[in-house]
Amino acid sequence: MSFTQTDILKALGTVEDPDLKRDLVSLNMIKDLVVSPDKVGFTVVLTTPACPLKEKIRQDCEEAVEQVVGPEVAINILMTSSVTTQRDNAPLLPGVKNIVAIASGKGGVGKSTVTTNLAVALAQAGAKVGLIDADIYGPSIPVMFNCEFEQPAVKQVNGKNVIIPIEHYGVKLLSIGFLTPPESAVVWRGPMASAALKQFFSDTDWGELDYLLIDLPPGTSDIHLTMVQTVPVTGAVIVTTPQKVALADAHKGMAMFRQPQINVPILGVVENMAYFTPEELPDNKYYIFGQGGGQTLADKFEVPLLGQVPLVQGVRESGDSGFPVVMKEGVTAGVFKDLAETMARQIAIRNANFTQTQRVELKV
Ligand SMILES: Nc1ncnc2c1ncn2[C@@H]1O[C@H](COP(=O)(O)OP(=O)(O)OP(=O)(O)O)[C@@H](O)[C@H]1O
Repeated sequence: MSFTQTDILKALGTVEDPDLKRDLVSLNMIKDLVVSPDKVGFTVVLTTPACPLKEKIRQDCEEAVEQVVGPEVAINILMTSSVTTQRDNAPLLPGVKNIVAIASGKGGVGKSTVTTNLAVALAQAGAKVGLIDADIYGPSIPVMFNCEFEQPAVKQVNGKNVIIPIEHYGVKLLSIGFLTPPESAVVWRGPMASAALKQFFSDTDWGELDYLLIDLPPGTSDIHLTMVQTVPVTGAVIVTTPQKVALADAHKGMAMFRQPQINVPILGVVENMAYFTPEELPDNKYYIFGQGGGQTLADKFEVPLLGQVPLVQGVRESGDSGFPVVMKEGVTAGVFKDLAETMARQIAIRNANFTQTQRVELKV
């Protein structure tokens, strides 16, 4: 059977990215196509290393090509990834492909826990990840990453001081907590915290990143405004528990991101503490904070429910010991890995379908 590069591309043009609902050829995901009489080889460039559909896409490609070349010809497919972005030519942080705000309405719903485990899960999948802990009221990221007594280094670049983030578990980190001694109860005023956050964006050597996650303070604050005025944000993830009070506050937080003058796309809702599970009986689920609230909230804003994280003793213990639960074997680690994949997919969908978020201009 004879075939050409054009035949192979035509075959691959029938394979769809299930999320982006377009074929791999027009999405420019096929690279390095080599065709010889007994061999076909090419690379599929996925939109994220945390792609749960990797195996399905590979199989679909193989089947489509085999229909053209027959079973005797060897098909070599290399699966790689290049995270997509809408931040090309951004004046600030041009090396950062996606900036993702992690927000909640109410405090204590597990926003920092979710951010920590998402960041580590993305790094484990092979992504380049950064994390800014902007939670002035309780910067808990240094504890959760077991680096509360470390200080970021500063270097001089062209006569200017540049902060070097701390790196733990494959994640580059900066926290407002690094600026205050752990034991001292420093009360940060809004303007001080806003100035610190601006420095984290403008005077920090983040290098190349696929995802920069920002752990925001609960509710709506000056910090939120500083963020959207300083950098265009790719999207926001809202963390809530299923309790009525938490959902009501999450609703307000989501409405803020949707305000025309803010206009940050909401990537989805994470329902944390969705149900209690005793570690020794993982199939038993007790909906102690109520059931279905996260889904209802997501439906109301027509965004996906990205995942449900159980209330498990190990999550709290891992947070306190500075060894994120996603790094351990087990059901809960799997939940966070799935969550990271789902979020990465939503970012890819957002980048394929929407234009760049605009930085918010302050109107005076
Ligand atoms: N799924 C869970 N299972 C068990 N414990 C959890 C879970 N999620 C969070 N926790 C625990 O709940 C407490 C609050 O979590 P966390 O600090 O992440 O919340 P937060 O929303 O970031 O709080 P803040 O109001 O400080 O922003 C922590 O002790 C954490 O370990």
